[in-house]
Amino acid sequence: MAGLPATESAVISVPALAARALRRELDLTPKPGLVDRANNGSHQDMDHALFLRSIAAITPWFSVFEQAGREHAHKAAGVQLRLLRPAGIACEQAMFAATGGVNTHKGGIFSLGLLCFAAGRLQGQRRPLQVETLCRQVSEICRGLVARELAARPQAVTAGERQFLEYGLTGARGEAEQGFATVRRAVLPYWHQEQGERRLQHALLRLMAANPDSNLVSRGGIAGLRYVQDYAATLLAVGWDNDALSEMDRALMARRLSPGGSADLLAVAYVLAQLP
Ligand SMILES: CC(C)(COP(=O)(O)OP(=O)(O)OC[C@H]1O[C@@H](n2cnc3c(N)ncnc32)[C@H](O[C@H]2O[C@H](COP(=O)(O)OP(=O)(O)OP(=O)(O)O)[C@@H](O)[C@H]2O)[C@@H]1O)[C@@H](O)C(=O)NCCC(=O)NCCS
Ligand SMILES: Nc1ncnc2[nH]cnc12
Repeated sequence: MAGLPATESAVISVPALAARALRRELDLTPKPGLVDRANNGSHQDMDHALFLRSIAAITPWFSVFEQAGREHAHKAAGVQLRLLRPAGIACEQAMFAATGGVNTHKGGIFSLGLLCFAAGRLQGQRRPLQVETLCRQVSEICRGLVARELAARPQAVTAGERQFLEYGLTGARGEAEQGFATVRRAVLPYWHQEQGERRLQHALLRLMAANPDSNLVSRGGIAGLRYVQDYAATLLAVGWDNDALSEMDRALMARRLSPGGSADLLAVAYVLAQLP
């Protein structure tokens, strides 16, 4: 912080920011197609209380990921994901235990977990914590991930794997391997255009307009993805308010469309926006 001696400057905790980001994303209302304080969006198996339990189960793991990044900071970037994955899978299991097997934050764990791990790696290397250095770190840790896990896999198991085979979409893996390029290009430059809740709603609209969200494709095909992208782009062009967002919420619920991937990237954007 400006003016404070280095020893007293606020130490930014990415794990704390990640936990706060999940809660801010959940509570943002109205939020088209997604669980919020008003309704469950396009979900039959999720509600606000379930997401709170999921966040409580996941939060302790963010510090574990950061600590792992510090511990392995001097090993090559290419081995980091193998070192991180067991903890990531254990965190997913904690989420499933808390939600009775419902997938609330699998993508959020992956994306925010990588940010926490990368922050620990920067600490271990005594390098500054900045948007640029952190996202480059994530990209280096995930280098080759799409080729190894999507292009090299003949049969598909998950939504993300199916969509790569069908449409070449790379989902959460591709976004991480590109150092959260969608967030850095489509959201962060516009972060301060709005204030308060509108800031996060604006960011979510920009993400829905730009992000090839694998959730939308798995629920509504490419047509479903295009519908949401075009709808969000139109609101950004003509202007929007809470009534317009509530109308979009009804439209997505009627089509069972849920931009869960964009919800995760909104949490990523919130974390990155707090960094220099
Ligand atoms: C690498 C993994 C993410 C592999 O998972 P998968 O093969 O499934 O990959 P994706 O489909 O690409 O992504 C999985 C989740 O990531 C979110 N997501 C989707 N698109 C994007 C995108 N373009 N950028 C970033 N993130 C994206 C999304 O997660 C959210 O939605 C889920 C809730 O929605 P819902 O529709 O309800 O989901 P389902 O229950 O599946 O459908 P229904 O049955 O309800 O219809 C929720 O997960 C949100 O977070 C995608 O779902 C990763 O899983 C992996 O390998 N994990 C192992 C652990 C690990 O490696 N950790 C390392 C760091 S700790
Ligand atoms: N608020 C939300 N509703 C539905 N899916 C989500 N994935 C992440 N956040 C979500």
